[in-house]
Amino acid sequence: MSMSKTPILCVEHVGMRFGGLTAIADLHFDVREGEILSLIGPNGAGKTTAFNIMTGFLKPTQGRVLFRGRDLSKVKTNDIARLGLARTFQRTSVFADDTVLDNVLIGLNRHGAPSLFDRLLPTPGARRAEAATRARAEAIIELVGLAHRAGEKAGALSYGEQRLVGFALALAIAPRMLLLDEPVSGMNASETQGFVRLIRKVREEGVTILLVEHDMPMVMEVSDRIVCLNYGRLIAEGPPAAIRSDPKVIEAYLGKSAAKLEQKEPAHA
Ligand SMILES: Nc1ncnc2c1ncn2[C@@H]1O[C@H](COP(=O)(O)OP(=O)(O)OP(=O)(O)O)[C@@H](O)[C@H]1O
Repeated sequence: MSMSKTPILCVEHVGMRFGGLTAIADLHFDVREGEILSLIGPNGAGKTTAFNIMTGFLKPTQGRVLFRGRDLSKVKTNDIARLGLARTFQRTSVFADDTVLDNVLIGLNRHGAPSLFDRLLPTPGARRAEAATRARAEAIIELVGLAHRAGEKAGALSYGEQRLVGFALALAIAPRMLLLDEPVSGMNASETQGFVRLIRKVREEGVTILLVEHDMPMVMEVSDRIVCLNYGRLIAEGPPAAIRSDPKVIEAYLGKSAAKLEQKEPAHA
């Protein structure tokens, strides 16, 4: 696989304090265009805080995050999606009473919404645009593997399937980069396997992926690179093999989930 060295997102000496507590200190690394990078670390290491800063949701108290050269703390929330940065949520964020198809249509229409005029007086052009939007929604649903569920209310789906709808909503903005918050938590083994294949497919389309995830076998399998945090600091950065055997990483996880980290068998084919 050819991966560019060009950074798409640069975390530049980021620090985050909450009152007297330092949640993140001098965090500095790049995410390269087209890679799958995972952020790991024991509970309380600062992953969620870092994730929220990298999505522009939180403004750091030190340093900055550049996405495609733009300082995220200076970009309005709505414009962040327009720049091509999408995120998913740990808790599902689907519209339970709408069908899977309608959920994705809502997602598509939120960005590049038809004008009021188009909706009141649909011209042939507007009708064609609507058909194209529908075709895109169907393609996204197909991609995430929910074509057979497209007509069902999202609330009737299993938890794992609802998370796929959330993923489809993130894809609807045609992102250049996706940040995934514990994407496989609550998924069963076969759903997790399916999800690994899915994010690889999305990456093949050129989308850069960053995930925060606790499922170590999944992280080790899917990541090109891993950044490990402990007590808000970066303690190791590198490919899975190097991270797995890094003494600092092993020590950080000791007494927490060292067993999980050392689990050797590839859980996902
Ligand atoms: N809004 C906040 N106000 C005060 N302290 C916070 C806030 N958010 C996070 N913290 C603290 O910052 C530290 C890092 O928390 P964070 O949630 O980022 O870690 P994490 O690695 O995501 O943990 P977990 O794996 O348990 O989700 C913790 O000590 C936490 O209590």
